[in-house]
Amino acid sequence: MLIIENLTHVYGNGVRALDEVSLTIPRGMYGLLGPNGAGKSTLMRTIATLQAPTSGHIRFGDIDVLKDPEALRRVLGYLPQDFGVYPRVSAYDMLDHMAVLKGISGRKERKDTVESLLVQVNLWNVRNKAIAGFSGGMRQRFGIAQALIGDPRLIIVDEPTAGLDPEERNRFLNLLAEIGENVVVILSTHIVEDVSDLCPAMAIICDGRIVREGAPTDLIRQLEGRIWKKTIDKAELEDAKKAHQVISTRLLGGRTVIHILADQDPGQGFAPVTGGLEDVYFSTLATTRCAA
Ligand SMILES: Nc1ncnc2c1ncn2[C@@H]1O[C@H](COP(=O)(O)OP(=O)(O)OP(=O)(O)O)[C@@H](O)[C@H]1O
Repeated sequence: MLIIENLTHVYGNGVRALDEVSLTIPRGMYGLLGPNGAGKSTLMRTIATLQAPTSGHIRFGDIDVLKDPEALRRVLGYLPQDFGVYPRVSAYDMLDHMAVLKGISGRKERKDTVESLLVQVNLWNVRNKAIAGFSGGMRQRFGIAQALIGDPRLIIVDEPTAGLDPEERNRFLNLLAEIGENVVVILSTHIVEDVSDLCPAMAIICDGRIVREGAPTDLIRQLEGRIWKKTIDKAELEDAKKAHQVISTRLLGGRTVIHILADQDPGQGFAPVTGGLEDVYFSTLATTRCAA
């Protein structure tokens, strides 16, 4: 279990990227959902011991993460938002090199580790090709392979599906779900479906604060009877926004479908809808101070 208490991070320029964040993250897949600039990467990098917070505490099992970052690194697998450079070396050689860095010094053990990871992430057939030539999805699967070296007990993946096509996204998420059964996996994302498809527990972060937390099914249930839908012309949108708490708008066949949050039937042609996690997310952003 990962326990985060009152974590605050203020950057040198005065931006308060994390503001008293407290979270208890159990084993399994945990979704951290938030718009751009919410503080997700700052939180992920802080947990991964890549930057020290201004204040707060993080514990993982019996490890005091901020006091003993080395201990955390030994059990951590981290897939950053952006690797930056993609080398011209082969996937096999790169993984082998990273396994050395992770301390797997025995030749036989390393060979077994690297080979089984390449099979697990479905890159065995391209193991001798340069990573520089990989597609986005292949790079992300390589990223997961390197994060899994040494059987980590805490895995952090930062916005892993951005830019993947639907097939690669599915393949990647299925892989994560398989891994996520026995360890703590934190999936940071601004894509609602990534969380609704996979995570039994989640939090929404905005402006550096946790603004909602729980199981997606419970959060959806809390909205029961409060989400209403209507199809309007685009020209009517401004008036609708003035009259109602519009939480989402979507174009459909040239018209605009709006969802609003209302405790009672708003009439005017609105129909009740069964909310989804997207409604939870957008209503949370709309009713807290943060702007998506
Ligand atoms: N090194 C930095 N120096 C100053 N401000 C920073 C730095 N890194 C991030 N920030 C600011 O901190 C806030 C949180 O950024 P962060 O990257 O953690 O958000 P995020 O939720 O990961 O966003 P995105 O989805 O766009 O990656 C933003 O206002 C950002 O501009």
